[in-house]
Amino acid sequence: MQRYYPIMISVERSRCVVVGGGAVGERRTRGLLEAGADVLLVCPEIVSGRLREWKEAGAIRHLPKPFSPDDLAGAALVVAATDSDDLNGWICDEAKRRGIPANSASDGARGSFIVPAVIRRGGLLLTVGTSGAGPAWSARIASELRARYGPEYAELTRRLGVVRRRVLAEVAEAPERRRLMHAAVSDRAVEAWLSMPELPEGGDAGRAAAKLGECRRYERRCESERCPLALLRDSRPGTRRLGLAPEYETIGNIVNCG
Ligand SMILES: C[C@@]1(CC(=O)O)c2cc3[nH]c(cc4nc(cc5[nH]c(cc(n2)[C@H]1CCC(=O)O)[C@@](C)(CC(=O)O)[C@@H]5CCC(=O)O)C(CC(=O)O)=C4CCC(=O)O)c(CCC(=O)O)c3CC(=O)O
Ligand SMILES: NC(=O)C1=CN([C@@H]2O[C@H](COP(=O)(O)OP(=O)(O)OC[C@H]3O[C@@H](n4cnc5c(N)ncnc54)[C@H](O)[C@@H]3O)[C@@H](O)[C@H]2O)C=CC1
Repeated sequence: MQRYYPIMISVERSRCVVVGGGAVGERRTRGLLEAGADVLLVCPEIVSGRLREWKEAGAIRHLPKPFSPDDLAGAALVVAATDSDDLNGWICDEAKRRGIPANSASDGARGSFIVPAVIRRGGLLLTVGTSGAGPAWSARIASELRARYGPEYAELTRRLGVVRRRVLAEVAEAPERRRLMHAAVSDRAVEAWLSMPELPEGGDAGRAAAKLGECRRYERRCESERCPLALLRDSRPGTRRLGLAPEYETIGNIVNCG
């Protein structure tokens, strides 16, 4: 069995060529659109109704003709999803010769990458692959993950990103940041992030000036809405610092808020 190395590739605003307009071409196009790609569909006939809708809505562009290697100009990535195994293989060879990553829907090993089953929850991406052994097995395991990690994980992931940006900006020592971020994903903290109202974004630009105000906001939130991020009293009189509230984990010396 082929061995693979998983990566998450950015295709935002990049030209991605999908060859073949059937059910598989539709699935690949959907995934690419979700990642912000500029999709060029190449096929004499669009079979999928959804692909026709996307074309009519201007979400994708379509070249209504058989594939030719010229279609790869400027492509960041290509998917070969025609109903001909040989043609898909040739498309992959032509792409690889030009240094363009290629996927064959009919023979994974002919391309340079295969496509996993994906659960997208905002920034959280869960992906499942079997190295080609059994895509239906990937799909089944993905459906179990879909039930376990519901839509709320999108917002939760965004909030943890906000917390992490603040911690990166405001906590000087790496071991302390690491400890804090592990505490911030404990069961209890996760439950609290989910049940909280909006978490304010902390900016590092102008942070020094805004720090006092932001910290005051947190203090209010912590008291009334049980945000795990808390202002902790410092041993020095009149000083406070940002950390996780004691019931989550007390972390000292994180930031002085004056
Ligand atoms: C190698 C790979 C290459 C690639 O496409 O990148 C590949 C190849 C092939 N698939 C085939 C068939 C099916 N593929 C699916 C479904 C999915 N296939 C996907 C990926 C991959 N498929 C790559 C391996 C990834 C891995 O290891 O998991 C998923 C995960 C992602 C996606 O496509 O978006 C998506 C599930 C997404 C979801 O539901 O969440 C189903 C299920 C169904 O249709 O109900 C069937 C029918 C059942 C069956 O055959 O198992 C055939 C035979 C075609 C024929 O019979 O002619 C080939 C060719 C071959 O294996 O030779
Ligand atoms: N990877 C996967 O998950 C799966 C892969 N497959 C494989 O994917 C292939 C495609 O499946 P479907 O989407 O159902 O196919 P389909 O038969 O619905 O569509 C084929 C498309 O290829 C286009 N096409 C044919 N010759 C072309 C050419 N010379 N240039 C450009 N486009 C051309 C057709 O116009 C059509 O739009 C299947 O043959 C099968 O081998 C099938 C199921 C799942």
